[in-house]
Amino acid sequence: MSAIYRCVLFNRVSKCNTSWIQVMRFGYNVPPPQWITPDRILTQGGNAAITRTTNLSNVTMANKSRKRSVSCARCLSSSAEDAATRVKRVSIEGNIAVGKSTFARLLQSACPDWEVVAEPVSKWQNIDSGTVKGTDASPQTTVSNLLQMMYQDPQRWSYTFQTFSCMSRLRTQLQPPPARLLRSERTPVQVYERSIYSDRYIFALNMFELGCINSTEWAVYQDWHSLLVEQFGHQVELEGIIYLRAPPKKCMERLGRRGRPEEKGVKLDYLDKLHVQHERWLVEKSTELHFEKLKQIPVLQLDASVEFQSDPELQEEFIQKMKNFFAAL
Ligand SMILES: Nc1ncnc2c1ncn2[C@@H]1O[C@H](COP(=O)(O)OP(=O)(O)OP(=O)(O)O)[C@@H](O)[C@H]1O
Ligand SMILES: Nc1nc(=O)c2ncn([C@H]3C[C@H](O)[C@@H](CO)O3)c2[nH]1
Repeated sequence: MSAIYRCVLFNRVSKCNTSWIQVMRFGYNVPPPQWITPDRILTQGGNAAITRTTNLSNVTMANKSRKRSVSCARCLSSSAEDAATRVKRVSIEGNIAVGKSTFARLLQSACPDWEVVAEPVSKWQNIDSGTVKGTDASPQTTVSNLLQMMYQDPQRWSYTFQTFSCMSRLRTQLQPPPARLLRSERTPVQVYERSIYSDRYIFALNMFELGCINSTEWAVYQDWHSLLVEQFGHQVELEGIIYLRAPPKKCMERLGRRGRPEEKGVKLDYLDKLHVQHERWLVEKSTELHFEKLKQIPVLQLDASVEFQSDPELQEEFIQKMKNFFAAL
């Protein structure tokens, strides 16, 4: 089946009335919708997209889209180039409970025109797994907590967990940046809490080494992970990584203090192993990576063992380090 493309004009986002266009491709084996600006349509296979649009019965709509996208593309000045390509993306990496969300909140309040993209933990805790008949014959929705299932029976659920965590991370991070970010005079920055890379090179790898993912599952995981990165990697490409580093004992303390019910059974030994994976990937650089660009990404290490929450001076110091890091990217 040939892919059919449709352009949908979305929101005016920049001063020169650049419109974001969602290109939706319908058919088999085609990637999900992408958000791109009109000039990218015109320069990156956009002609094909527009030509194919005429396959739709609603030719009028297609023509309108075309006229508007062409005129928008013309009005783009070089300074207001494709806003999406101007976005700098960094991920915050680090052990469980090291303080990534806390640090991300600090960044968000210090730099309101940055966007923090949180880890989709609540999605892992609430998977709608269908409807069953209730006792009074009324349908009831059942919800699975995959995070809990993974911690309770890692042998059984780790592979399933890694498929869902990776997919949900990618889906969340592929969301178009908010308009306020694109309107910003300064370079728009998106800060991801973890990435599709830590999914593979920290957690999935660790589960494989622990024997919770068997060699067949590991081969399958790596196969589709590489495909996803090849297909979508450029849309979530990282310019930098911030590594929040703390001794596993400190993370254990914080994990206990936070008291997330699913993590009740987490042992220090597990955090030790995750710490080693982080060190191999981000400090020693001895993890075997499969993506050239990933090998080149600069890493900023921050000492997350310090208690910065009630110390404005320390907070300022952290933020300044972040800003300097960004400026150099
Ligand atoms: N620098 C810090 N000093 C003291 N306590 C901290 C610090 N950073 C985080 N905490 C506390 O540690 C706990 C875990 O922090 P947080 O939820 O930010 O970790 P996280 O790295 O995002 O966790 P996860 O790996 O589960 O996503 C929270 O109770 C938080 O208040
Ligand atoms: N197995 C596994 N794979 C992942 O990719 C992954 N990412 C996060 N987590 C766990 C850590 C926290 O408990 C909780 C929130 O970060 O979820 C993961 N666990």
